[in-house]
Amino acid sequence: MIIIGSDHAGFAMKEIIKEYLLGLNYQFEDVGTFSEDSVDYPDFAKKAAKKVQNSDNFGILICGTGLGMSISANRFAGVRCALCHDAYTAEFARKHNNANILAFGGRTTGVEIAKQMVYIFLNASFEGGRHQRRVNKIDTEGEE
Ligand SMILES: O=C(CO)[C@H](O)[C@H](O)[C@H](O)COP(=O)(O)O
Repeated sequence: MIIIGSDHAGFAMKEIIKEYLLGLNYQFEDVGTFSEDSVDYPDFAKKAAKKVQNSDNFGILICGTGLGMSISANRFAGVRCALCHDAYTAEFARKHNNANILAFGGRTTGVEIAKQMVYIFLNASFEGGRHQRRVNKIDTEGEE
């Protein structure tokens, strides 16, 4: 399952990406927001992060720049939220970082680039190996 969320600044892009996902036959859950009325991005990052942590779900979070969403989502244990800007960063967010949430900016990203990032993020696979060791270090940060 894909969990998708945005604030008001990412709302229009979220609706476009939902249509794109439907066209690819992906199932998703929209955790809001549901209009362009001003809201606070941490509220929606939190809703999505809770549904991604400790699950096989992937997330897509969109605010104006993607910054607020990525900062907020990464506060949740087990969430690896990658702020991406192009197909390359989206690909390596999966291959090397095993990211489980893609964040990007609705105000900073063109529609075609956004669709490319979503497609690549959902289809690239974590390579494991030396990257697993590094991801383990991220996920145990603060536990030593
Ligand atoms: O967190 C952000 C900026 O780093 C997001 O882009 C927000 O969407 C943005 O701050 C919202 O700004 P607004 O002026 O309240 O529309």
